[in-house]
Amino acid sequence: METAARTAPAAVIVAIDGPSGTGKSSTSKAVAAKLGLSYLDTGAQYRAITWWMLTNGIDVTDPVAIADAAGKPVIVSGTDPSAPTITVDGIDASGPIRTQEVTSKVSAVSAVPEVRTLITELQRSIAKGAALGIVVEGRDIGTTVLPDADLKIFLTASPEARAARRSGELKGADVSATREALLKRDAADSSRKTSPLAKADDAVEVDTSDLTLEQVIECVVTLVEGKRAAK
Ligand SMILES: Nc1ncnc2c1ncn2[C@@H]1O[C@H](COP(=O)(O)OP(=O)(O)OP(=O)(O)O)[C@@H](O)[C@H]1O
Ligand SMILES: Nc1ccn([C@H]2C[C@H](O)[C@@H](COP(=O)(O)O)O2)c(=O)n1
Repeated sequence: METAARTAPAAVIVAIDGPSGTGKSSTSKAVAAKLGLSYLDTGAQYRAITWWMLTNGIDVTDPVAIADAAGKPVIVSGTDPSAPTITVDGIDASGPIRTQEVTSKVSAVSAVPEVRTLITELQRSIAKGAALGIVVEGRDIGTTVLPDADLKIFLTASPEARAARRSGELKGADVSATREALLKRDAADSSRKTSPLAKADDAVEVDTSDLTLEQVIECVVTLVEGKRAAK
């Protein structure tokens, strides 16, 4: 008796962009895990190069010094959504990249064109190597890094919702100070000349302000499954 040949689902590339605290990481990781896809946190890569600059005495207020040093660190991202990793020159950087110092400097470092060129190349090569597909989250994935992605999502949420989420994470940090810090980083990321934070024309916008994380995940899973079925 003949059995029907099982074909693996076609690889699907998903770009998830949006401002800070809109739920990109939580959503992307969960969607990738549910659908058996790889996962890439591109913000972690910009944080990693920023951390390397800070620990190696590079003046992060000087774009020329940043550009000169940009090619030196070796950044490696692990793309398992259940245990994403990031190393710099072989050192686990997952903790240090989340410090307040890195958070306050990452917009300046990531605005330097030479940094963006190198990190964008790295991101494209990781996406190309993902056999079953990948969920890539960041600020310019749909517009610049992967303009041919199968699905582009742009997550938004009110500054109040985002600040409340982040303050909860930071164990009771002042909500209004957190809100101001988020808005400052968004303004810097949106106004830089090279590849700013922006919604791609063909992205689906999802306002997560009044949705639970589970609702956002379900919404994106449904959209990805629709794209997969159509391939
Ligand atoms: N829809 C939601 N409802 C409530 N909380 C949420 C929702 N989505 C995400 N969160 C929570 O908000 C916080 C920020 O989420 P997350 O880190 O995924 O955002 P992000 O967009 O990746 O932020 P950043 O760009 O700064 O890394 C997390 O604590 C997460 O659990
Ligand atoms: N594709 C990307 C991803 C991130 N950045 C920069 C701008 C962010 O403020 C910073 C940290 O990102 P987060 O960890 O908060 O997601 O990295 C970027 O320029 N492009």
